[in-house]
Amino acid sequence: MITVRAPATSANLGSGFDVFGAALDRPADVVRVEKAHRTTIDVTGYGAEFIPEDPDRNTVGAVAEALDAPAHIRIDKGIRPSSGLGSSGASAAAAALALNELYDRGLSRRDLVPIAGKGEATVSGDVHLDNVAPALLGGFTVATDRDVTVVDADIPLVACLPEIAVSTRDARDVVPAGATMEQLIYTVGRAATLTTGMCRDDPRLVGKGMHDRLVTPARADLIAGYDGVREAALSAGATGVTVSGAGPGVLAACYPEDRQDIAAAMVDGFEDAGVDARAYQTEIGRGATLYPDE
Ligand SMILES: Nc1ncnc2c1ncn2[C@@H]1O[C@H](COP(=O)(O)OP(=O)(O)O)[C@@H](O)[C@H]1O
Ligand SMILES: N[C@@H](CCOP(=O)(O)O)C(=O)O
Repeated sequence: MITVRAPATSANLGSGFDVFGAALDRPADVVRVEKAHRTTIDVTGYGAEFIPEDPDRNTVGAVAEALDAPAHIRIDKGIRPSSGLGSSGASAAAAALALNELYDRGLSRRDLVPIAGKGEATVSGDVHLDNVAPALLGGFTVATDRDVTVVDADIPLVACLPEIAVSTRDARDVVPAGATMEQLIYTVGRAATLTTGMCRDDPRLVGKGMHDRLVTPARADLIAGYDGVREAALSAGATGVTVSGAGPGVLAACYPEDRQDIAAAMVDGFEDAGVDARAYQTEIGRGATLYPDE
């Protein structure tokens, strides 16, 4: 049996829609695989009741098919589905790494990114690699149509998850179809600022670069209490706040000494809007971990 732990990820980081992603130190999914004649899936853990075990509808099914690697796949969810924390992508990334090892396919982690992306596409409607790339490779990732660049950044983060669900497929429908030149210039400036901050391990620049006037405002409307939570996090010291992935998770960048206060302020902010929430005090972390022959 092969076991893989794949981390939660936060995609977009405001200014990098469908391109930027970051591996979070926690939470994570754990996937175990054993060879079988046909693929079967068992799901347990956080939000398991909302996740199909049919291989055609679970992100790991498409991965097993792409690798021609039928298996009994057990998924222990540490990442709630429809969270904006890359829950569906984490399972797909973990399955890709585990099945590659189980069947000795010899593919690199980079080779596995588009294969895990096929799993993501089954639930979100189209391929976006900004969750599976950091889940496999770790760090801050820039995923383009050509390749993936990785920066092993050291940035403290808070990911706050409210008890509401937003499906990535639905949240992609509210993304504006086009942008003005002014919006384009603004976004490029912020994205470059964020990337510079990641390369310098500078939470101030990362936070500044998380601001976005295009995709995030449309999605914020789907998250009850978002504006209050954002203000509360900034008042508690966050250097930047944005929607995590497609939401409803909210991501804050910060200095380490402010992380605890920001986490409490974000949970209180959701509570003020009548929404229960939990906050993960985390940081940019490593990619999926393989535990062979357990
Ligand atoms: N292995 C899986 N883990 C999580 N969600 C899955 C999985 N397989 C299929 N899904 C479905 O994908 C959807 C959640 O994915 P998505 O909307 O992209 O949110 P998230 O941000 O949590 O990845 C839910 O409808 C869920 O049932
Ligand atoms: N770029 C995608 C990322 C979706 O992330 P998720 O964690 O919500 O699945 C998008 O913004 O649609």
